Amino acid sequence: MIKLSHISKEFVSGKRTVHAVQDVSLTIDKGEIFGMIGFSGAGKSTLVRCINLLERPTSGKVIVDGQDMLSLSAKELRQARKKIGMIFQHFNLMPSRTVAGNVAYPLRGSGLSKQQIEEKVQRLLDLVGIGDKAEAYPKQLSGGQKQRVAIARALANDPNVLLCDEATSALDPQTTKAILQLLKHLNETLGITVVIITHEMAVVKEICHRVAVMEHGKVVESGEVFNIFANPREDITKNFIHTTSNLRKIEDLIAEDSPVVKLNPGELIVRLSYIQRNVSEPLISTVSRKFDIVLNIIFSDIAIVQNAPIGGTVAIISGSRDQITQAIAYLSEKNVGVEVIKDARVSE
Ligand SMILES: Nc1ncnc2c1ncn2[C@@H]1O[C@H](COP(=O)(O)OP(=O)(O)OP(=O)(O)O)[C@@H](O)[C@H]1O
Repeated sequence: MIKLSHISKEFVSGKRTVHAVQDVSLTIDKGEIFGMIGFSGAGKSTLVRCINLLERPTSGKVIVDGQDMLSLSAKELRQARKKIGMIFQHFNLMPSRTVAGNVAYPLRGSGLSKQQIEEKVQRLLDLVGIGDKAEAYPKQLSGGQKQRVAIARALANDPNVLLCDEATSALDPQTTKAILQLLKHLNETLGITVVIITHEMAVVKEICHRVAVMEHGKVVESGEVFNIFANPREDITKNFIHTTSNLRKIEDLIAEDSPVVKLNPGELIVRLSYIQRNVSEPLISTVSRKFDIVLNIIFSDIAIVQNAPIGGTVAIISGSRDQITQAIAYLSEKNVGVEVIKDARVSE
């Protein structure tokens, strides 16, 4: 669907050259939700803008829907861009036009009659959940509603691709969730390919199928979201993942000598992480029964990513030394990551 090959983009300002994107190759499949994550300045926006040639790459090849974008004439490019919708962090609505006027704007010159445009605009507004706002002006809307207008506008020409540049970064967490659910719904019902730029791993976790992690203009890691969460390779990826999980808080609690992590002799604290898709057994209750040990959960953080549980549990284990050893071996066998965080067995 989208194939970027050896894309580089340099910006020259005065004597300085910024290598915003450096030799990036990646393929985004038809109908998937693809995330691009990285810190500010990593080159995400520049790379995504190379897809619709809002930025022309300095070198490389861009294929969208089988078309070599860089070989198109100006007219052909205008046509191709109609099939690539885009939304932005600050919505970019026209303040002097009504909601309906904003959504109708890309349909001028489309050959549709005034009535057909009106009907289409209303259908789009209904689709994004603001069917009653057609006559409102952008300033009368909340951030979430404005982004819905922007999405409706981006869908006006029935695009195959929707590029989302930090589309939820200006929204509160609840509104972010609602907009992400809307994007997911559009992906599922219209089959539209969605590319999401974000600096929040929570966004990736919520709706993306695959993700590419960018740093200094390069893609340093990419893959299925579940696999990236389960086995991140790069430090930057690990850092992004830790921001979405509270399982690291245990180290802070230990450093603070919190009463929650006080152990009796023979006990230990473990962090259990789900690192494979097939963890469906009720493992905690199984091990506690099978090995006659007690697992006292301090906290848990389990999310469903791509229909499989990911995350883990931090727990205090008590029981006989042998049983604990066997229980840990059993969990490892079942592909649960086991890290011993604090161990009071040595004093036995
Ligand atoms: N038009 C431009 N002229 C000069 N430099 C630019 C231009 N656009 C981007 N850059 C530079 O390219 C680099 C990558 O920027 P880009 O906006 O792609 O990063 P990003 O990962 O999307 O960051 P952010 O999330 O802050 O938008 C940065 O160093 C930026 O300053």
